[in-house]
Amino acid sequence: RRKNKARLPPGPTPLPILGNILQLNGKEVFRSFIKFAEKYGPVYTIYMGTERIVVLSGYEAVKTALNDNGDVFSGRGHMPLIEKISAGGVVGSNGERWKQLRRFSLMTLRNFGMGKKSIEERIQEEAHFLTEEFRKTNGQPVDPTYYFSKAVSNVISSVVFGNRFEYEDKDFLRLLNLLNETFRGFSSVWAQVGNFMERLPGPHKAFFKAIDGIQEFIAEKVKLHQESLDPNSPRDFIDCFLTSHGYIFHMTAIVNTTFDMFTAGTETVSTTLRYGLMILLKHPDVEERIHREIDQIIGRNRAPCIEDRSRMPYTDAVVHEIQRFIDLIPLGIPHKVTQDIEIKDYVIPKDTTIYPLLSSVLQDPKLYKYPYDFNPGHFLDKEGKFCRNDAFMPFSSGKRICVGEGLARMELFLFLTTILQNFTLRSPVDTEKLDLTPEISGFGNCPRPYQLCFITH
Ligand code: HEM
Repeated sequence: RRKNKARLPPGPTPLPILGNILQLNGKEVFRSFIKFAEKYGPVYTIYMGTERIVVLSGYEAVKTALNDNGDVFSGRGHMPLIEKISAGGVVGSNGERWKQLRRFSLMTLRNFGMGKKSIEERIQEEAHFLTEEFRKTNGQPVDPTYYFSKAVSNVISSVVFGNRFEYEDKDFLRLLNLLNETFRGFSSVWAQVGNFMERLPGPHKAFFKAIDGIQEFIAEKVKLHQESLDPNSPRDFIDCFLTSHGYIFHMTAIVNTTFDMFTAGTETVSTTLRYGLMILLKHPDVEERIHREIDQIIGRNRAPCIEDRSRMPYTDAVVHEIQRFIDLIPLGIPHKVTQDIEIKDYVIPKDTTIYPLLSSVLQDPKLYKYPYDFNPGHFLDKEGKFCRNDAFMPFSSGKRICVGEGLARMELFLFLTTILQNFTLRSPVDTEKLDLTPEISGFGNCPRPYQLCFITH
């Protein structure tokens, strides 16, 4: 043991019980992590309380771990909030349970809609409803937050519950409030120092209540599905779960995996869209070029479809650059190593929690020319063709890569192009005043509140 300890990656000296927590800037935790990397190198050790964590910083370190040693780094690390909310679901599970739930979730998302309505059609339908809502605003300034949450969570609702909700539905609005509360709770610094939090008073109490509320909502839906289930004709994700066999597919797993899809799939995409439009307000030249590409490739007479993406390199590059620039989940979700492993002359002992700092990959100066600027050119070659970048990891990488990546990318492209096919964006305030730095930056980066006008063209 002593020999292994001697070969742990270096790091700041921890205090007893508190570890290095006092050295973290509560407002922007990932910046503190990046500072540590400047001092201790791309692989270093810190202590959150008494828990040892190995942090991976920069493309090279994250790729070596998550891609080149994928199996060993595929464990889900200790994160008190995840344990509270996804004990038996896909995000928080390990070992055989995780493998089965992940395979199930990917397959159901991929196959869903075969013979029925495809996921693409569901998104197109929702994008249509969304533009109708925006049209009703008559060019007056609105905060887009709830418009996007409603539309995006309706896509997931339609997959997991089999139906979308009307935008005024009271149950739906309650669910959305709870989801928003959850993401904000996740984004606060409480999420990082959560080891002690359940026992302390503080803002996280509302957060735990919100989680219980969502779980009750889903449990109720599962009950209704059970009562009307036809095993020969599954209608949605929940039905597929109910008709799956094996010890893994029990009630808690259904509720928690459905919960995972909802929480992981709603605020992520809707926050990206909300942040994305704010960026476009600040960069009208970029919006103008997307309008031109839409006019050229799609026109005004039909809905955008996913096939258009490969013929619209500029728009595709903008969507990528929005995701890179906003850096939605800067710290990634904790992993753990499933066995002792040697990396860069260090030994990381089995079960150590790993933080793959996605932020440090998305802003790696070795792979992006202007890491801190918004510049769609990061994903375009000299001829204006789309070019991929291996350091594009907003969905993480390796065996735990986001289950909803395909769905999320489809949604971002279809919602954005449908909105810009119908409207020009205007800011009611001087765009100099729009501040693109996040309002909250912890687990997630949340944009500052803003308003915009949707002008019909
Ligand atoms: C812009 C949108 C999204 C972003 C940026 C995003 C990002 C991420 C990230 C960084 C992870 C952690 C991967 C890791 O452990 O290393 C993750 C996991 C996950 N995401 Fe997403 N996500 C998005 C949308 C979605 C959607 C739409 C769904 C639902 C269908 C979803 C479902 C999941 C699930 C189930 C996991 C856990 C995977 C596992 O533990 O094996 N995500 N996502």
